[in-house]
Amino acid sequence: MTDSTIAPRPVPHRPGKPSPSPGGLAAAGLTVGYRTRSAWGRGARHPVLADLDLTARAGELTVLLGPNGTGKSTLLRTLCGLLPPLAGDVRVAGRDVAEETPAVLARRLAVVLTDRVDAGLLSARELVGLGRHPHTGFTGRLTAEDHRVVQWALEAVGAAALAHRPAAELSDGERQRVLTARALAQEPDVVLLDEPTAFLDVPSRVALTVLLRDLAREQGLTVVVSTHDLELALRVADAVWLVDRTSRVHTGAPEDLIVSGAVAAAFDAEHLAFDPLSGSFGLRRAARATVTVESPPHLGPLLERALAREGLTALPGPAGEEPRISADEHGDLTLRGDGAARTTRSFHELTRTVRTW
Ligand SMILES: Nc1ncnc2c1ncn2[C@@H]1O[C@H](COP(=O)(O)OP(=O)(O)OP(=O)(O)O)[C@@H](O)[C@H]1O
Repeated sequence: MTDSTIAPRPVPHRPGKPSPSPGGLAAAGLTVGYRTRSAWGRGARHPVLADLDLTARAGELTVLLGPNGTGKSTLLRTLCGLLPPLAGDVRVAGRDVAEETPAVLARRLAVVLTDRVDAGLLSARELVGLGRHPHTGFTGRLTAEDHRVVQWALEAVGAAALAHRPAAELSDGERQRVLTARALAQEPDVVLLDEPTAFLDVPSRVALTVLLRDLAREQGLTVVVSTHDLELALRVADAVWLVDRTSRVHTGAPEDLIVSGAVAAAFDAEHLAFDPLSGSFGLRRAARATVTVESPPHLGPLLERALAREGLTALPGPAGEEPRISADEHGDLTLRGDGAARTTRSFHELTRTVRTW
């Protein structure tokens, strides 16, 4: 993926609501985790992440990254008030989340979790309309203005065509989009989303992540998203909270965490290595030999990748040096070595030949 593929696109104009109050979301001295039930009292504390001081700024997309089981969902649930903190507090625009009534909190903060939603017989539009409840009167009836906001939210996430579909029949990715629209329809100052791109195809992942960043920038929203889409997050996010395997949380711009080595330390594994220069992950595999390559520029990286899979390091080298693989403009790939030559017509044929050469 290159940065040219993730340039901003215009967010549909949002009717009505003035810019949200500034201030973002801040956690101070926050310890998140669980309590075991006890017949005698509140039970023992089981901290997952301790003593966190975190800020997500208004107008920025903050991405929460970390390996499985490091506490991302636990942190998000605590930030939105669903799970009580074991210590410390969470503030939205300077006000303690724990002290807000649910009705007031729902106007400030929207959340999309990974839990399955029982949509009953609602259409996608009606499901998004539920996001307007903090703004409707006690009858819950939607005004023309509410309908406009619902339509805006559906369009913003590219789900307008799904509006009349029964929500229960949507695919995982379609439902994820509609639930994101419901959160936007709430017109909050802060939006927290737990793995919103988990079920989406690649173009939709990019589109939703860029949309969230653009909404943050253009509408002054505070957006915090957890994801396993590392490379995309590192390209698009304004700020990163990175939970490492020792439960330390590193914060900064993606480049700050790449330079400090925190990204590599958190995710490098037996078969995976982070390349700070390209900002992407590659397979780690011990090279068993080197091979000289000669190719047009557009085929060079692909040739290198295909050979790396076979345990070969591709190096440019002087003419005549063997073993050698030459790619030509037509995509023919010729192997030379041990006095023999063989031309293959696809990467698949090349890699199969290399394996038995
Ligand atoms: N209800 C619960 N009660 C007790 N412990 C829990 C509960 N839910 C999660 N945990 C534990 O808290 C830790 C963090 O889990 P959490 O789901 O927050 O991680 P995560 O980073 O979101 O993981 P993943 O990337 O796999 O979604 C894990 O050890 C998990 O087993």
